[in-house]
Amino acid sequence: MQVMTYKTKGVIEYVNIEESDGRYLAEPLAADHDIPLFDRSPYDGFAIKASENDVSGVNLLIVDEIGAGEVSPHILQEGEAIRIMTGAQIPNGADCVIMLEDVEEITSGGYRFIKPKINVKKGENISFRGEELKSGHHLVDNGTVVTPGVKALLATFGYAKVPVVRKPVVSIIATGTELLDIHEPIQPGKIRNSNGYMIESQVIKAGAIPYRISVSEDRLETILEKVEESLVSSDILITTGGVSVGDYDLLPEIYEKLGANVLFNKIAMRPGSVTTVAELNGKLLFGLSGNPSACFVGFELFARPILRHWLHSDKPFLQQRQAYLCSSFEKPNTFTRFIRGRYIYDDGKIKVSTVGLDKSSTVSSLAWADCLICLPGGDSSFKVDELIDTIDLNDQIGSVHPWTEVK
Ligand SMILES: Nc1nc2c(c(=O)[nH]1)N[C@H]1C(S)=C(S)[C@@H](COP(=O)(O)OP(=O)(O)OC[C@H]3O[C@@H](n4cnc5c(N)ncnc54)[C@H](O)[C@@H]3O)O[C@H]1N2
Ligand code: MOO
Ligand SMILES: [Mg+2]
Repeated sequence: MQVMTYKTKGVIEYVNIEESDGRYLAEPLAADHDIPLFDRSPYDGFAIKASENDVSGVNLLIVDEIGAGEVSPHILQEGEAIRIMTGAQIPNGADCVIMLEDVEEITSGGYRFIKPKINVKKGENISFRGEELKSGHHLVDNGTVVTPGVKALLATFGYAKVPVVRKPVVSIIATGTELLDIHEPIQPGKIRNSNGYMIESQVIKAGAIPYRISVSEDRLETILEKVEESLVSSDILITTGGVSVGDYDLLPEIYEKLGANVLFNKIAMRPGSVTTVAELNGKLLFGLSGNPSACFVGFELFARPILRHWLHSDKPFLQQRQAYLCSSFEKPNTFTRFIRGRYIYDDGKIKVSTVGLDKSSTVSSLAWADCLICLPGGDSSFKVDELIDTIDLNDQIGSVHPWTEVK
């Protein structure tokens, strides 16, 4: 994919573990010690030495007692027992644990004994050193997002400071004289700027930082000024609107004035046929459509993979999965279509149905969609129950395959 030629990887920074949630690891993690670190008891009970003969019914003298975190100095001999709690280190000499429920406790002659009700074998009821992980074991790759489970590993291996990727800062400029600020009342011929907030949300979901949503009227000098300022203060620039062929579509002229290298300004897909991507001094400028659905699709297909690569993901693309169509599409279109859809899990089958009005200008379908139904351009029609490719919009695992590889 042409845009991916300009991908860059973000640099490392260290954050306190408390602030690491949702961040992307800049280094792979490996175990620097065994887990468990010592043989320990998985139960509350008694550590004993297994005998050739049955221990069941034999009195064993209680010589010590230890809770988790304590270590017994005693070297346990046959005929003895040490009361032990879950998580405590198995005492020297002991080779198995019998659960509290499986013994009778007896006091006799001022001494305390246990009388096992069952037999236990050597090694029984012990969590052995390294049984879960050996020192040096690879845990997770760089580019892995810090989830509660990953955070538990970070804590286990003492990462008070976590090496994460510095998030890319993304400037967002919404262009359009018709755009109202969110606080403004509706006025004739005007609309509220929904794309700015939508892109902000997409940027956050992708793991990046939205720098600022600014709005500009369709005036060359105003947009140019904002674009130039954004190029200084951010890593990536996303604009919405003004990329088509109308009198007030000024982005093409802006790229020219900046001397930017336009990678493409048209793509055979719908929505989003006007999606434009340019590059200036290694920074990418995404010129997304003003039409909400087209803007959304342009971001997911082109901007998101760049952000994910920055965050060290080796699977920067959204995963595709096949699903059975719930409705037919008779009209062929020369462009590849990305229809907003929703998965339905039905009797072990993944089906997909369309949501909302299938137009570039729709905004409501975006709130209801959890996938994009991919209908390749060409002559073929698509029938109900046909297996087709979809792009999962909520995927966090990622894929190595861009949508262009959709069959
Ligand atoms: N003669 C032609 N006209 C158009 C073509 C074409 O090929 N020839 N392409 C059409 C296609 S396809 C699309 S998509 C749009 C793309 O338009 P722009 O990217 O230039 O965007 P605008 O003209 O600025 O706005 C389009 C539409 O979107 C609304 N909009 C704009 N910004 C926002 C925002 N921040 N939040 C919500 N909605 C926004 C705007 O009011 C317009 O209705 O061009 C077609 N025309
Ligand atoms: O550029 Mo568009 O194809 O209607 O979204
Ligand atoms: Mg336009």
